[in-house]
Amino acid sequence: MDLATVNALSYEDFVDAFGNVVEKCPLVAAAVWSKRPFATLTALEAALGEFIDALPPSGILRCHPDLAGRDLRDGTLTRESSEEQAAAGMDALGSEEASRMSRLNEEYKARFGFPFVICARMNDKAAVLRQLSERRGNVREVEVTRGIEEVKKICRLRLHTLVLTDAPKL
Ligand SMILES: NC(=O)N[C@H]1NC(=O)NC1=O
Repeated sequence: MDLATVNALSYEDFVDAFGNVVEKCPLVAAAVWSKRPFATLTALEAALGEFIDALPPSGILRCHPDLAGRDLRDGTLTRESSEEQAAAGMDALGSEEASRMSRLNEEYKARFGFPFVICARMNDKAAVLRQLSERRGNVREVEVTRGIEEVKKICRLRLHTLVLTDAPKL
């Protein structure tokens, strides 16, 4: 849809359309609806980013499913997450990769109290495993910040699949 259509959406339709731009946090879309009209897609993105920053970061991070975790195995991922995880090859790990992933994910969660979050569409499985291994050594404050940066990347890519960009047609 284009931006004019976005700006004309009712509250319910807006939350239906954008309720999962931040994984399982429809509150973000709900809060941002009252900020319309958005002059540009960048303005919508900025409003979402501002509200993300106003929420407790560990709460947002905890809404994310593990990469290659139980939800993937049980088929209970959201559509968006399922597509993203498949794009990074998380649905096609070899058995050694899968057990390494699972061990590192558990270690990360035990250390920080929230899951490891990374924008899967911008990484392949080797990069995901490398980042997970590296980032688990960070201090919590750094990981909270990194995780939220990744949430914003995921949000941006989800948004761009829903809304046509502002770029003028040549
Ligand atoms: N844990 C985690 O990073 N989850 C996610 N990343 C992503 O791109 N989609 C997700 O659901």
